[in-house]
Amino acid sequence: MTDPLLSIRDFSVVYDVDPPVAAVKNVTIDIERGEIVGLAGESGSGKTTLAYGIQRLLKPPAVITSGDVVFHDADGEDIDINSLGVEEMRRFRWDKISMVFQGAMNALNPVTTIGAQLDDVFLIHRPEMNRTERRAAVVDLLEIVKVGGARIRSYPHELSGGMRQRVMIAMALALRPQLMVMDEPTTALDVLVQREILKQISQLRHEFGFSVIFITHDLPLLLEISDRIAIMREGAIVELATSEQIWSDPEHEYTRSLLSSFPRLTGEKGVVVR
Ligand SMILES: Nc1ncnc2c1ncn2[C@@H]1O[C@H](COP(=O)(O)OP(=O)(O)OP(=O)(O)O)[C@@H](O)[C@H]1O
Repeated sequence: MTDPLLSIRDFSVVYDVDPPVAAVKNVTIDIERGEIVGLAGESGSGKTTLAYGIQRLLKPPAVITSGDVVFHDADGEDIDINSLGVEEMRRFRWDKISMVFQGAMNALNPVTTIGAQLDDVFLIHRPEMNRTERRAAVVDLLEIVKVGGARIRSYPHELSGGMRQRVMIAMALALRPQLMVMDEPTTALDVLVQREILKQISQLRHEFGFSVIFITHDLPLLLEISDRIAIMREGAIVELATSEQIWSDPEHEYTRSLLSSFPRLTGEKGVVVR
């Protein structure tokens, strides 16, 4: 049985430059509630444009030339993302969808404690919470992402890269979104730290039930963490299947060549337990 959170239909984006670039071409995909969908494909295949486009985060010269994006809210309402105004969209993005960017850990303010930065999220978006409630929520978040509540007064430079990235994940989790879009969230980290963070993202989505769109060049890593993988080429999804299928029985010639470009994939699968 399917229970889609996000239905993307015939979605296309063109960069209106000379000559125009058709960056995303007629993409149709449902993101199920609670699943991790990986977007794979070589540089320039349209992964980022698709992930940003469905949240209407693209700026000119990008033009959405076709498509519908419908968000099936947990409260039962269907929201047509294209019909939202700028202000509605901003609120929607914080409440329902959150993003973890590549190198996000460097986006923390160096002169403010991580506790204060997390507190700000609640201060701005949950004005009904008092100081005590906010503090409890911040400690809770730091525990959830395994940074630990005791770090509430730490400054970003006092934390490792992996810890800072966990703080960014805590920030993305703060308002309990239903969808998290992660764009190369662990690329800058060493492999062991990456693994731990991925394992945790996978566990958290079971615990909180959010869906994840995960973008990376790293196909082996995507195979470990994703339930399904969409292989993109020149703006189109050429294959969409479970990780197991992509790994053991890829259908498309391009998927096969992508897999063969990762020597790591000749060994055993990794350790992330989905
Ligand atoms: N601002 C822009 N103006 C013109 N063309 C653009 C712009 N941004 C992206 N493109 C083009 O759109 C296509 C898709 O790019 P996109 O960044 O979405 O791919 P990607 O798969 O995310 O690549 P990467 O993995 O390198 O981020 C590419 O051909 C790129 O050159």
